[in-house]
Amino acid sequence: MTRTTRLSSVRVHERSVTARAPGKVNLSLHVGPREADGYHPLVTVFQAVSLVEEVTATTAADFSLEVSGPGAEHVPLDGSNLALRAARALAEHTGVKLGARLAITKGIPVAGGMAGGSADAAATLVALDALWGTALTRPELLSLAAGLGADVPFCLQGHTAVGTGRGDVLTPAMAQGEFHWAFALRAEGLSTPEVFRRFDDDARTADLPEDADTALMAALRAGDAERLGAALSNDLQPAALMLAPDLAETMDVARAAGALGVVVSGSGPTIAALARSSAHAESLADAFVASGVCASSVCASGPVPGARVVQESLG
Ligand SMILES: C[C@@](CO)(OP(=O)(O)O)[C@H](O)COP(=O)(O)OP(=O)(O)OC[C@H]1O[C@@H](n2ccc(N)nc2=O)[C@H](O)[C@@H]1O
Ligand SMILES: Nc1ncnc2c1ncn2[C@@H]1O[C@H](COP(=O)(O)OP(=O)(O)O)[C@@H](O)[C@H]1O
Repeated sequence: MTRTTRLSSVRVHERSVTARAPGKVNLSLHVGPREADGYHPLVTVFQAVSLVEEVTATTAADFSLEVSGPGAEHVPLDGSNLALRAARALAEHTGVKLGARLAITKGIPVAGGMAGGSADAAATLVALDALWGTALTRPELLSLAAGLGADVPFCLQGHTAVGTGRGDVLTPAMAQGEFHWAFALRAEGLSTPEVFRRFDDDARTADLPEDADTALMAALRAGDAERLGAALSNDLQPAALMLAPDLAETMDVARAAGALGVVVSGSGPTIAALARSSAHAESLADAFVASGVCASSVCASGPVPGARVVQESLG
């Protein structure tokens, strides 16, 4: 889409770049004790799934933002928005003196433990890197991403990866095949810091493992959904269930409908149910809605690639 706008007497050719970035589910999430900086060390296995955010960046003198799609009304439009923070971080890092109009179309549940805001930041970084022609290296982009939030590097990278540190130090994981998921979405989100606080209140001091679970990694390598289902785990799940006790019933619905594994996604409250096939994922999604335990449900598959440009209209 190329539009020409008249600004005073100067004709300015608008150029746009659209990028997409995926949401994630944590296949396993081990959380260590809170550190002095307030963060918790993690050993997690991320899988990127086919629920995506789309960000279109258009040339402009200043920064502005619009958001559409499900849950858009819950997304802040001020400087705290992760897409705007990403844009400003890239401008500062590169010395670019340009702005951009950002339009986000949400496809990932807001405050759902699936990294929707982080995907917006990742998509914004790659869209503006292309629009402004700054051509950052992958390590530079990953380092900027890590400064924006723990989940942002994974949304850039996609596929399946082990995350350590704050979850921002990534090692690609070998995985075969396609996994099918049904997600139960809750009307009200959960705050990630609040879930970590509840985890602290309740934490039994188990040591953080050095590596990701052997059984889970073997299931991924084999493309074995049944074994993967049995290996799903999340240390934040008890805290999320304390803050949102209705989630226990949602998880029971998925188990009764034959899910291979059921887990709270990240800090919740989205419930991720692993299915045997895409048709089974549809029937799990139907079971969630029919039982009335959640606001809505959606199916997705993974792994999928990380943030990438999908359309360029360079006037
Ligand atoms: C829990 C996880 C699991 O992947 O995902 P979500 O459920 O949010 O999607 C992540 O660790 C969330 O990542 P993200 O949401 O990017 O976190 P940030 O913006 O960096 O931090 C938000 C807050 O979460 C807590 N936090 C986050 C990461 C971490 N390793 N330890 C923490 O204690 C801190 O209280 C921090 O202030
Ligand atoms: N672009 C964005 N999209 C969604 N939420 C955002 C965005 N920027 C900042 N936020 C804030 O981040 C919080 C967490 O949102 P989100 O990233 O969707 O969920 P989660 O951290 O649970 O994966 C939201 O409640 C909102 O206040």
